[in-house]
Amino acid sequence: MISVADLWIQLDALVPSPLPSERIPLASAQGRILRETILAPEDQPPFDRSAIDGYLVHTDQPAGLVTLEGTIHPGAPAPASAPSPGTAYRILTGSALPPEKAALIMQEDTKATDTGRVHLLQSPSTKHIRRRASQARAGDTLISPGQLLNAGALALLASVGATAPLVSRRARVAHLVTGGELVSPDATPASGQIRDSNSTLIAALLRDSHADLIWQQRVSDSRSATAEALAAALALQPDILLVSGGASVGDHDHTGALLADAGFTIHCDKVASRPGKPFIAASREGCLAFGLPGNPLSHFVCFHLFVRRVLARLAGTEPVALIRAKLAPRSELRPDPRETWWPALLTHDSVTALPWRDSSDLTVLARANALLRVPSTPSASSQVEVLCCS
Ligand SMILES: Nc1nc2c(c(=O)[nH]1)N[C@H]1C(S)=C(S)[C@@H](COP(=O)(O)OP(=O)(O)OC[C@H]3O[C@@H](n4cnc5c(N)ncnc54)[C@H](O)[C@@H]3O)O[C@H]1N2
Ligand code: MOO
Repeated sequence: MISVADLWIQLDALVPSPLPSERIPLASAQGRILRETILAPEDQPPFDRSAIDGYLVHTDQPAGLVTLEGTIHPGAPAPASAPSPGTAYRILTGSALPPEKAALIMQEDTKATDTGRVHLLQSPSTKHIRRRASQARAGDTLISPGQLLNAGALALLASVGATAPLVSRRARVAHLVTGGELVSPDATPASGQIRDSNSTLIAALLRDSHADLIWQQRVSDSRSATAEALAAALALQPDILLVSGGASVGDHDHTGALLADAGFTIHCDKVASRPGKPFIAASREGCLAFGLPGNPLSHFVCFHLFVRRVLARLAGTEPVALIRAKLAPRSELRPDPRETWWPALLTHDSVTALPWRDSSDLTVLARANALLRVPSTPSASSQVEVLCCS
């Protein structure tokens, strides 16, 4: 049985390059991965400007009385030169300043007189000038390819007029849910039936994973119905096909055989992970397929360990890295011959292993925000590896 770490290497090799890129409006680009270098089109800031409300004077101007010559409003062109000594302009935060010999004084350090003159109570200085190019020079790199477009990055793009960034296309994912025992969440299960929770789980997980769910269907366990639904999903040419349930060796477990019939190469059908052992990874031209074990906790683990990793690479970004955290006291971890990915709660200073019964136990998932890696051989260290989850 392949180890989790070895399967990561195999999966990485299956995604040698990201999906094609596309230009989209800035307003739709949140959460996308940038695929171009954004250069500063001009100096940032593009002109010297005031960081304060107060007065603009000549650098030779000492404290004392000056005559007010007018106001420079934000948005108005910069005056060609600084006022002559003995005179001043009223300026406001953001006002453009002359390129040379400008000095500023804060309003609080002055006193206006009735005669249109201003008393400067201190010496003016240049410390409140935001200098042209102090943040970046024209041509400097502002954002590099691979960057997630979060709110701050979007604002930076807006500030330089990059209103149609080149980003990775989102992966198109089809999800087939198998199981004769499953009914819709809004139905009342008859004896022996259960509600389908994996459809909701996968739809929610995909939203945060650079992917669009383009098709989702539930079918009974019959081989012909599953084959038919699989063909319908593949006809849409998804980048990723997910099949829930039917990954094990039971009489109704058809995922591996049907994927092979559809021309997929099966790369693995079991991985040494608890939960999540019966995990199928397969590929054919332009499509990767994953058979996820039906148990909801196994689903969650396999998605975070493997599917999310592939989706990150398809988007042109690095998979979420494991972090090291301090294990909270009283966390009782049961090692297993398979490496365990234990549902956990990560806080600012430690990680707590949450109690869970077995891989069908959904109660723990509402609280978990991480998976804690428990090696098959017990470790005495209080430092553990953790994968943050969405
Ligand atoms: N002989 C063996 N039997 C099993 C093995 C094994 O190695 N040898 N592995 C076990 C492990 S571990 C797991 S995990 C399961 C995985 O089985 P399948 O992928 O074939 O999944 P199913 O049998 O279809 O379902 C398992 C379990 O999950 C429930 N389920 C399925 N789909 C959903 C859904 N959409 N929403 C909520 N719950 C779902 C289903 O009712 C079953 O209880 O195989 C073991 N067996
Ligand atoms: O994946 Mo199974 O998850 O060990 O119950």
